Amino acid sequence: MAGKPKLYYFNGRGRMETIRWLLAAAGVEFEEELFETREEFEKLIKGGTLMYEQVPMVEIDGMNLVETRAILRYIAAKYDLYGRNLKEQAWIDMYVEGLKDLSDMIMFFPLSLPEEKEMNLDFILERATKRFFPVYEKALREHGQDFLVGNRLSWADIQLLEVILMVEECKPSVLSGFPLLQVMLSQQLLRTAGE
Ligand SMILES: N[C@@H](CCC(=O)N[C@@H](CS)C(=O)NCC(=O)O)C(=O)O
Repeated sequence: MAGKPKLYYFNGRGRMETIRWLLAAAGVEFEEELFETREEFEKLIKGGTLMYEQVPMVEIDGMNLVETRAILRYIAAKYDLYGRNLKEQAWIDMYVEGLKDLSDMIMFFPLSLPEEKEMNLDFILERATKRFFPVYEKALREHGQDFLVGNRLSWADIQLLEVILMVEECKPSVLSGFPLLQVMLSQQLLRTAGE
């Protein structure tokens, strides 16, 4: 039996967090090597396994996978979270890439200048509630199903769950105008807790 995937990253959420979520949703146990110092990271670079001298890197199936989106796509496809056909994959891609736009804003928010913090936070919340969340609320309403694509759990649902929780950390009541997203969130959290 193949060993557990091994994740290499700095000790933080950053770009690795979505990978952790996807593996967890797929029910895959993994190990992590978390760098506390730049020296630990540079040791990995010197070892020659990091294609672009950047992390995340995931050791899986005899490969040293780098580039967050490539890693996610591999895991989603391997664990049957990437649709049943090309069209479903295209929908999943559209949802996850939109969610990435939103999560990137949140990821880089802590780097805001102090005088720009409030304005940047307002911008994130405005984009979340006016541009992105309405898309997912509408998809759930039109499908009449619990999942964004193909009436079963996919990478898109997992990414949506993660990003909703990220936005709720900025403003806990952010889902107040999105009843179906609220239901989806509680169902997914119950599902996760039950595993
Ligand atoms: N396109 C890459 C970007 C990876 C990246 O920027 N990684 C940062 C950490 S989040 C890194 O390794 N920085 C160290 C460096 O460039 O020296 C991906 O999505 O994985």
